[in-house]
Amino acid sequence: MPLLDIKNLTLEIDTALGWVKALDKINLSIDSKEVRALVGESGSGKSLIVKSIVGALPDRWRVTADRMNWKGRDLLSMSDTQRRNITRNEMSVVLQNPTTTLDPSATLGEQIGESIPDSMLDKGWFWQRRAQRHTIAMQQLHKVGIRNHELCLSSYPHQLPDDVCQKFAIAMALVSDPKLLIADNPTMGMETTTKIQVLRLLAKLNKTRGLSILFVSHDLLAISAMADTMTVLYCGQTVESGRMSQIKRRPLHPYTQALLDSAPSFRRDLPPKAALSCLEGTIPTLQHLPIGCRLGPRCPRAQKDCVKMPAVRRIHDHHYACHFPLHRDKP
Ligand SMILES: Nc1ncnc2c1ncn2[C@@H]1O[C@H](COP(=O)(O)OP(=O)(O)OP(=O)(O)O)[C@@H](O)[C@H]1O
Repeated sequence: MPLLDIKNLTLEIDTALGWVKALDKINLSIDSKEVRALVGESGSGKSLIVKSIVGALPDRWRVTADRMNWKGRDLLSMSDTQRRNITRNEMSVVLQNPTTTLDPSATLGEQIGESIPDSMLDKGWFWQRRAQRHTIAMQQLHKVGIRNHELCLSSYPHQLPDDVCQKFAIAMALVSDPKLLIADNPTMGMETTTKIQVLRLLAKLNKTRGLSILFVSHDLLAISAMADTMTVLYCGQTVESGRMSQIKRRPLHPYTQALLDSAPSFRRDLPPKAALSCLEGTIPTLQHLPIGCRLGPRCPRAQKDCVKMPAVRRIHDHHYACHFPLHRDKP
C-alpha cells in the first residue's frame, strides 16, 4: 500500500470571474522509501498540491478527490485534529521561502524546541527535558551541516542568511522523524555548494532512514539525480508520470519533452552557445483556461481532437494524458 495515494484530486478556487479548477484530476502516489519529483513551470499548481496534501487551504475552496489516502486512511474525511497530528508527526513540509515559514518573533532555538515531540524525550524534571531538547536540536543542526549551533539557536530568523534559515527549516522538518518529507523548492536561491550539501543530505536520509520524499523543484538536474519517479504537471493537470529513467529516455508527452529540452544538462547534442529550445507562449491564467487539453494552444503537436480532454493512458507504470503522444505514431 502506498504511503500517500491521491486519485483525481480537484481543487476549485473562487476568483473575481467565478469558480475555476486550479487542480483538475491530479493523480499522485508515493511509496515508502520513494523519492518522487513533482515538476512543471511556475503556476502549474505544484504548491497547491502540497497545500492540499497538508490541508493548508482556505476553507471556502472546494477540494474533492476519488481517493486521498495517507497509509490507507482518508485525509479528506478526517477531523482537523487528526489531520494536524499526521502533518506534525508523520509528514513534514519544507517550503521554498524560509522567511515565510519561520516565526520572526521567536529564536530558532525556541522554534525547534517546540517542534520536538514529547514522545522523543525521557521522563524527568523540566530542566532535564530542556537539556534533552537542546541536545536533540544540536544533533539535528549538525546533520544538516550547521556547525555553529549555538549562534543559530540563539538567533532570530532575520539575523541569519537565507540559506542557513533554509537548512534550519529542513532540520526542523526532520526532527519528528517523519515518514514523508514534502520539499517545495527547498534549494531555491541557494548557492551551488549549499545546494549540493542539502541535496546530498536528502539523498542520504532517503537511503539510510528510508525517508520518502516528494521533491518539488524546477531544477531538473537535481531532480534527475535524486528522484526514482516523476510527475509532470501543466496548468493544474497531470500530463505524465512514471519512472524517472523511463521518462528521461522516452518522454511521451510533448510538454515533458519541452521541459527536458529546455534544460541544458539533458541535451548531449547541444553545441556550445546554441540557443535552448522552449515552448512558445506562456502558461494561461486560471481565468482563461483553454478547453480540453490545457497545453493545446502551445503544443507543437496539437490537432482538432485536442479540444477534448485527453484520457489518462498507461503503458505498464508509465501514465500520460495526450491524444498525440510522442514515439507512439503508427507506421
Ligand atoms: N491564493 C490564491 N488565490 C488565487 N489563485 C491562486 C492562489 N494561489 C495560487 N493561485 C493560482 O494557482 C495557480 C497555481 O499556483 P501554484 O502556486 O500552485 O503554482 P506553482 O506551480 O507552485 O508555481 P511556482 O513554481 O512559481 O511556485 C497559479 O495560476 C496561481 O496564480
